[in-house]
Amino acid sequence: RPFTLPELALQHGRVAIVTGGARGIGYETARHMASLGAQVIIAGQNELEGVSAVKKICEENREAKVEFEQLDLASLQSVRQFVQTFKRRSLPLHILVNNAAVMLVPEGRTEEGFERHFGVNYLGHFLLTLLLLDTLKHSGKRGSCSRVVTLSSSAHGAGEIQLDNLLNRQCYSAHAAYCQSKLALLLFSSHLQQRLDRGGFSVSSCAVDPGMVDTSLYRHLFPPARLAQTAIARLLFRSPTQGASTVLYTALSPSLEGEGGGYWSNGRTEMTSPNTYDPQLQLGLWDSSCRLVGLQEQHQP
Ligand SMILES: NC(=O)c1ccc[n+]([C@@H]2O[C@H](COP(=O)([O-])OP(=O)(O)OC[C@H]3O[C@@H](n4cnc5c(N)ncnc54)[C@H](O)[C@@H]3O)[C@@H](O)[C@H]2O)c1
Repeated sequence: RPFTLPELALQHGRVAIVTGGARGIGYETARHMASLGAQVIIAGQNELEGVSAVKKICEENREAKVEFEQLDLASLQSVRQFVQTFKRRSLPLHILVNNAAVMLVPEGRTEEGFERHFGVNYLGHFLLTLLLLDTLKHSGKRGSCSRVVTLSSSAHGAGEIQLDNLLNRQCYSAHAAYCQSKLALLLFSSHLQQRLDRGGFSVSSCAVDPGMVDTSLYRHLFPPARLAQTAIARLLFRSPTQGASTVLYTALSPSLEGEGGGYWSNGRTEMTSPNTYDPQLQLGLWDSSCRLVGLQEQHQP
């Protein structure tokens, strides 16, 4: 039975960024946050889709404070540009939802030459979060932490990360690449929380599995599987609104104050695959990621 989101308090004065908030789970997350009065920035690579999402939300709620800002996670340059534009506005940042993703896309590279799942789903969000971390730290307070919510998936369980072979370019498997990116996000989310704890910062980080949700994420399935998925999804998958409920809960619920580090699914914490708890793997991935995106020490908590 899908988790039912409890009624949440109004969010006036709070600022949220939702990557990939123009459709699917991200859209429902952005829409709900805006309905509670938060100022929401939908960050995405598709301007047409983003502007139309903003229009739809504003038609539904004239008071909504929602806008679109260009962010292509397949380009680290675009991530840096997005952060620069955001910081020029001197806004606080209370909630960052690392939601955007691609799944099962044909073999391809991001602007800097990374495999697309790894680059878009993981490395882009890694850089985005670390560049926004100082703003998140300044915006959080004791008893009201800023929150980073990162969308992972049960697919992380089939993921593998070999630190000495992170950018493996042989034998491309779209499935393995997606699972690897979702595992990387989980390792990142958990290690980030440990660093935030050590530094005593008022920011928390958790990961969410939204469950099987009927969205266009599945559009790259090969045609027969796509046909079957479409039929099954209507019966068994969650709606995007249901998919967004745990994301909203972890981002906004006061009952989770100070409870960072978990992996949330259907409104409660769950265990993850054994390798996600490996401190060496977490640290190794963190250090390698810093090198890959060219981050210096000062950006690390
Ligand atoms: N749908 C599911 O069954 C399911 C299951 C587990 C986890 N998830 C996770 O939930 C999250 C949301 O997925 P969804 O189902 O809503 O998918 P979706 O395809 O509907 O939405 C994905 C969003 O990511 C954006 N995006 C893609 N490439 C981008 C890029 N280069 N730069 C910026 N934005 C980009 C898209 O524009 C879109 O807005 C993803 O992280 C996904 O892995 C979904």
